[in-house]
Amino acid sequence: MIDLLKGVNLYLIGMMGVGKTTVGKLLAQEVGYRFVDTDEIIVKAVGKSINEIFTENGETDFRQLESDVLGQVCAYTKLIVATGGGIVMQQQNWGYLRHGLIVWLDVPIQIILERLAEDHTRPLLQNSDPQGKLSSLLEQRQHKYSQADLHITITATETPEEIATRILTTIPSILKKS
Ligand SMILES: Nc1ncnc2c1ncn2[C@@H]1O[C@H](COP(=O)(O)OP(=O)(O)OP(=O)(O)O)[C@@H](O)[C@H]1O
Ligand SMILES: O=C(O)C1=C[C@@H](O)[C@@H](O)[C@H](O)C1
Ligand SMILES: [Mg+2]
Repeated sequence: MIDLLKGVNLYLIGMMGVGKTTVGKLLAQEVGYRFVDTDEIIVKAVGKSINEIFTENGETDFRQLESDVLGQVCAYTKLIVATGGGIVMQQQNWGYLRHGLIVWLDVPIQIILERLAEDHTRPLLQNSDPQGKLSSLLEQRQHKYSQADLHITITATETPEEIATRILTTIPSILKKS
């Protein structure tokens, strides 16, 4: 696999809670790449949590930081990159993502809600109607996510390990197409 990829980065995109960070770490181990997470880089660089950045700096600032980080990350090779769920909304970011292979992790909203029910680290879901918020975000983003090179539809029972394996077994077919 590592020979086939020739150092090309993998970018994981998809809604919050689909498992980009979790699956990304496993992929990095399997492929022998480094793992980076744009959310984690921003948190370290700013010295605040994502919630604090949204509350104190605002989402617009966060989106600018996200683009800056992605622009820097894509200069490197041999990376598995977990991105933030909203990274697809800025056209400029697609120029960076297209440096590598883009994998969309697609999980039904009901499963995301169950996974994140006790998790308060996603600022966009800290309101009285997280289901409505997720639905409207997905509606705005779906056509962007669908521009990924690879679409992985995930079921309720599929483990992160199984998802990582499925991604790695599917990659050769998309590399042949390009
Ligand atoms: N396949 C899976 N099965 C069950 N739980 C999972 C699976 N993948 C991820 N999770 C759990 O779902 C939660 C969210 O996963 P994760 O943080 O990897 O999502 P993310 O896509 O990186 O979200 P964000 O965009 O907010 O960073 C975590 O608690 C993780 O352990
Ligand atoms: O879907 C989103 O807009 C977000 C997802 C997370 O990865 C973080 O980037 C942040 O919570 C915003
Ligand atoms: Mg993440």
